[in-house]
Amino acid sequence: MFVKICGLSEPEHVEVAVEAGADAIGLVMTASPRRVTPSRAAELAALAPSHVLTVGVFMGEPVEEVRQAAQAAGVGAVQLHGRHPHADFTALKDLGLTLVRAVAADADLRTGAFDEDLLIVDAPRAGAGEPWDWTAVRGRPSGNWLLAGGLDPGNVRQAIEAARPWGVDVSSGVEVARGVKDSALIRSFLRAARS
Ligand SMILES: O=C(O)c1ccccc1N[C@@H]1O[C@H](COP(=O)(O)O)[C@@H](O)[C@H]1O
Repeated sequence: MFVKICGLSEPEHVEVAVEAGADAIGLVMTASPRRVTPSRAAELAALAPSHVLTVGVFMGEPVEEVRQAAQAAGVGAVQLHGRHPHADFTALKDLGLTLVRAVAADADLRTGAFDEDLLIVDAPRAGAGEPWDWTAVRGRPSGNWLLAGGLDPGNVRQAIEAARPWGVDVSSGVEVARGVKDSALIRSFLRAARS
């Protein structure tokens, strides 16, 4: 089970996520209480070993802005969240980074349909910690895809059984307050997702 811990903004939490076995960490560079600047994202990304994918998360920014921020941060992947057109993914191909398309369940759920490498199927409201009907996507996405939206250490097993994803992605469910991550919750989430 591939696990991405998203919305990290403190070095301590990057270290905990890595040590607990996260496959990817997300650094939010769009409007959010979890937002980090490209230079802060670069500091955090530098703490992750090469086997951990560092993902810059964007939503609605013009592609040139995404390109500059991703390069300044030195991330290994770009996540375009929401209704980005296919052309945005095409325009970023030459960066040579892993491209991640994050959408709600009413979108095209074929991984690679927009030339992305990885698909995330999320709740309608991104990063809000709202559980949704995970059974609705079971068997629908093709290829490698992550389930997101309202996951936490207490429900991630049930969500995996409901949707059968290749991986999971969490932000709010490992926080003690909006935008404030918690080391114990990060560890519990990873344990539960892999149990
Ligand atoms: O985390 C955010 O604040 C965020 C903002 C804008 C776009 C995406 C964002 N995060 C993504 O939301 C899901 C996790 O949501 P949840 O909080 O666990 O319900 C994940 O894909 C994040 O990358």
